[in-house]
Amino acid sequence: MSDLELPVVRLDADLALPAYARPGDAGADLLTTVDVTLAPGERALVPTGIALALPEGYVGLVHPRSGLAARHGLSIVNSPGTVDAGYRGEVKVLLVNLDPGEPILLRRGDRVAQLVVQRVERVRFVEVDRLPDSERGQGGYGSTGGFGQG
Ligand SMILES: O=c1ccn([C@H]2C[C@H](O)[C@@H](COP(=O)(O)OP(=O)(O)OP(=O)(O)O)O2)c(=O)[nH]1
Ligand SMILES: [Mg+2]
Repeated sequence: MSDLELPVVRLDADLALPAYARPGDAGADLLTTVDVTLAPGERALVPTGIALALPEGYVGLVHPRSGLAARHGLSIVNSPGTVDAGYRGEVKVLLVNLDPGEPILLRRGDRVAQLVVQRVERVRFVEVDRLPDSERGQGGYGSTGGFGQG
């Protein structure tokens, strides 16, 4: 299967394009163009230096990187961030430091997040009086059980 070509403008000529670290990766790493220090609990909207033209019918999802999350508590407030196909502005990442005690220091060029490009369906919302029955019905939010119940 050949990769879909995705037009990208580099807003910061000195930094690399997003790239997949390994064959088969779903996420292409996104870089921060700025140095950032995040105190515990602090968030920052960080520029990545790229703008995209995703084809209609696709979405870009901005996901955290698990290594940085596990080691430092770096996450994304609105995870996963949604980059709409029609968006032509700079892709940004709303980073947050979830570590209770340690600041996180990010340097320009660090890979701070990853972009997953997916096909997405649009729907027509059709109002009805009654929904079709289902086995789950209105059960949710733990209706099937939680911890310690096997
Ligand atoms: O992590 C993100 C999330 C969003 N965006 C950009 C692309 C997206 O198309 C646009 C709007 O995002 P969203 O729809 O999540 O935000 P909103 O608060 O609903 O803003 P709007 O009213 O502009 O849709 O902001 C990013 O660059 N990174
Ligand atoms: Mg929106």
